[in-house]
Amino acid sequence: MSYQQERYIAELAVQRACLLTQKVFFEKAKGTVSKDDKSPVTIGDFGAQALIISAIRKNFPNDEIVAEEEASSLREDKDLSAEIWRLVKDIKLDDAESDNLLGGPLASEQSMLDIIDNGNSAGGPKGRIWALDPIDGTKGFLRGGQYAVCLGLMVDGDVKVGAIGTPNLPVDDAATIDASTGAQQSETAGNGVLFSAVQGEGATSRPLASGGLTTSKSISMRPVAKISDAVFCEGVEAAHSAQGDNAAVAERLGITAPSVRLDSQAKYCSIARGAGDIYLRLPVKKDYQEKIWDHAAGDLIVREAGGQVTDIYGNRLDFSKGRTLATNKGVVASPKALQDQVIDAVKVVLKL
Ligand SMILES: Nc1ncnc2c1ncn2[C@@H]1O[C@H](COP(=O)(O)O)[C@@H](OP(=O)(O)O)[C@H]1O
Ligand SMILES: [Mg+2]
Repeated sequence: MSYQQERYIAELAVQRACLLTQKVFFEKAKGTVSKDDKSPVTIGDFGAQALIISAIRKNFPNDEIVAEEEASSLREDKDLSAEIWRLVKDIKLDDAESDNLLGGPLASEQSMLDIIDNGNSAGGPKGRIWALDPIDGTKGFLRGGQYAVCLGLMVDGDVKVGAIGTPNLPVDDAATIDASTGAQQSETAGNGVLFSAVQGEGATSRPLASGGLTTSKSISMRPVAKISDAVFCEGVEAAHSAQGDNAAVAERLGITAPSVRLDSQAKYCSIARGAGDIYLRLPVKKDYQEKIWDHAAGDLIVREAGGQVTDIYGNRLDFSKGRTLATNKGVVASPKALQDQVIDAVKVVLKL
């Protein structure tokens, strides 16, 4: 079965949610609140989750959803809830036909809260389950750097569809990303990309601002002749991946170029289109279980672009274990032909 309809809806739902996050950023985060104020993230996260779940409910009413947020704290904070509803109720895609496909606006503030709680599935190995991260890379979002709205569909534990909106990545697939200028603003012309993939049917990108699948271009990882020429990506947050170990792996592979640091699943998207080659996420805490919404869409997009995605032991990520990747540790992604070499280096560095 082909999942083009699911991809189409996922793209539009992500696109609409990105509009909300951008509005929140420009109203709330940019210059007007202190770095310690987490409210832009809260507002963007809840609002984007409500918008995306309502689109899934309208089109695929029987599917389950594993999403990062739940609304109990919001039900107790009436001001915050009203603030989110003010933004959510007015967000529309420019194209009315596409907006109708998503089911139009939510009926009320109460239905928004109820819809947010539809993301409470336990996940697991059976059935159709969506994995949603409404704002991945919350730290990047606050900094005006990279963040991503991420949605994947798993069927019987296997990721079939992935869509990721990255409002602050350059549209141009050939654009190289300069680690030192990670903070690209979405108001700059030329930023905002929507990546997607269907299992067995390849990965694509299109400008986030455009509508429909007709403008999508196929993307693929860059061929790397010599592994020492590869560029590796890692997270900005030292608490989320062990940057010292990442660097030691790169050194073992003969890589001398500095890492490109990006928040969020923008890392998966970047290597999938050849802006970087290897993504290393070596664990900081031994007992941390990665969340499925942090990886489902990116895992498929990279594999459909010609890459391989595994944990530090070389095992594929297993999305059938519930809300977390309970049987995996860390993440290593690279072009298929290089993966064994990279895993060998990881095993030496981590003494596995
Ligand atoms: N100790 C840890 N190890 C790995 N990932 C962690 C972590 N603590 C939090 N995270 C996850 O790392 C994600 C961000 O990844 P990155 O650092 O690559 O941008 C966060 O997503 P959110 O930003 O959606 O909360 C969060 O789920
Ligand atoms: Mg996340």
